[in-house]
Amino acid sequence: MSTLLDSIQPASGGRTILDPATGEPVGRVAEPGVAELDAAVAAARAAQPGWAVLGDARRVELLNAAADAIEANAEELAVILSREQGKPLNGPNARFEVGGAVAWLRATAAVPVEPEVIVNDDATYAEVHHKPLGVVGAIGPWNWPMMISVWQLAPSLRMGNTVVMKPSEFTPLSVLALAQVINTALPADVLIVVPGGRDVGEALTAHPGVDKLMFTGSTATGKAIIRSAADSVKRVTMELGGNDAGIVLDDADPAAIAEGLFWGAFINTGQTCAALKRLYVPDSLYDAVCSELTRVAQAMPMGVGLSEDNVLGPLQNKKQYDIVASLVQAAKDGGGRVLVGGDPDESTPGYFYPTTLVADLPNDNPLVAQEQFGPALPIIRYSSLDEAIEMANGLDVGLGASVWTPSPDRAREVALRLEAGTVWINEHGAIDPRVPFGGSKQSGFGVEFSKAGLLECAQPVSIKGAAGSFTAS
Ligand SMILES: NC(=O)C1=CN([C@@H]2O[C@H](COP(=O)(O)OP(=O)(O)OC[C@H]3O[C@@H](n4cnc5c(N)ncnc54)[C@H](O)[C@@H]3O)[C@@H](O)[C@H]2O)C=CC1
Ligand SMILES: O=C(O)/C=C/C=C(\O)C(=O)O
Repeated sequence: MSTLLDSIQPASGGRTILDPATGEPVGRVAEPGVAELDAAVAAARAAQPGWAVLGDARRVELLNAAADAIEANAEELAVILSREQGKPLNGPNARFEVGGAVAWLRATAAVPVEPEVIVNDDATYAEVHHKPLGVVGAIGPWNWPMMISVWQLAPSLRMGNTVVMKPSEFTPLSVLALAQVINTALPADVLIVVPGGRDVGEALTAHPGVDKLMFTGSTATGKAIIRSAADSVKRVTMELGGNDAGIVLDDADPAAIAEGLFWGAFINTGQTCAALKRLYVPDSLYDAVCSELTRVAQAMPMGVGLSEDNVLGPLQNKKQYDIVASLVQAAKDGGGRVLVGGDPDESTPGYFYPTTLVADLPNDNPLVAQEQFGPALPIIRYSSLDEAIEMANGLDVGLGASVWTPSPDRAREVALRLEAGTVWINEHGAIDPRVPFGGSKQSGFGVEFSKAGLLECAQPVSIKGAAGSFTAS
């Protein structure tokens, strides 16, 4: 039994978390309520001035020390994550996610955030300082629980805030274990995790002791959180759902792009907000792209996460399994041609839904128009590039998108016509801590990563004097 897992479980009682691949127990989680949340916010508020006064250089050292601590416990963390979330250890999955948590902490620590200085021709001078906001409330999802926790806590802490985090009720052990390790490097109460349900989440969003909210999850929940935050004008960063389109241009090489397309869509078994969820292919390449993608999909093993052979896992929970199954059924009912998958084996344990590719769907089929968040990719035919761009832009969400072509000029031209926060070229979902990441339209607002992401966790304070009265020291 994992010692880290032991250390985060209550001495007795609690809710048992089951492995989505096997149905076996992974561990137990305490379920604090609103009273414990209040205590956590009070403790984080009390710790905040001391954390801020340490100064940026010391906070950078401690974030790097937290990254080292994760690295030293990486395999144990990956096993907890794999068993609770379902994602395999191997491939771009559990070990990759733990590695991402380390990389994002280090990258966040490395961003320069000195005060900005503005010197004007009329002898006026100003400085812009970035002060902590106070306590950040972070609410996360179940798909990338460790990575997304770091996306929320690292910029918040770097800018001198303390953090109260409520993980998804589906994956609390992963976040508690990660925080337990990170906290070995941090002062007490700088990062507090309160596992709990929606009631705890709602209380966090309405809490008068919380200054800013960071949320990653569904658009519907994001809207509820924005409404709740409005009462006290809390700052909010919203990373919400998407339904990312990819457009293959007619000069692409289907064999060369097939593996990139596959992982763009099926990373984490499709349970990724910025995964490729609709693929638009020109008539001239349609059959070749369908057959190359089918070839790659058939070669990717799916199964229990702790087996090193597997690179795809189950859906994380029954609700998500049912969503994917009903959308694939709608695709079949709507005349879709299933190229591979689409027929789950209900006799095996676990929420396994096979890797599924569906061709010949109209653009308004539910599998195309709704976020499937699972291993089912619709491939839609187009006859003109204008038509493809219109279909890609036709939804009210716009997180990511991608363009697949060997021509950089054509790629840029199409990318600039797409409505999305990030447009990838010849890859999809390859996030980078140095590049701002955020949604357009109902995929959210605010950005994460890079200096732009750090500044979302700070209050800019401009100091400006009358001409000649305030100058550089
Ligand atoms: N953008 C992304 O990365 C993710 C998107 N999703 C999408 O969301 C759908 C539903 O998944 P869920 O886990 O149910 O996501 P959700 O958005 O309902 O839950 C995410 C988090 O918000 C909390 N929460 C729920 N209602 C709340 C409220 N009113 N106030 C404060 N906190 C609240 C939950 O406890 C959880 O921690 C999926 O089918 C998928 O389409 C799910 C996970 C991640
Ligand atoms: O590709 C990754 O490393 C992780 C991506 C996670 C998301 O885009 C997400 O689901 O928020």
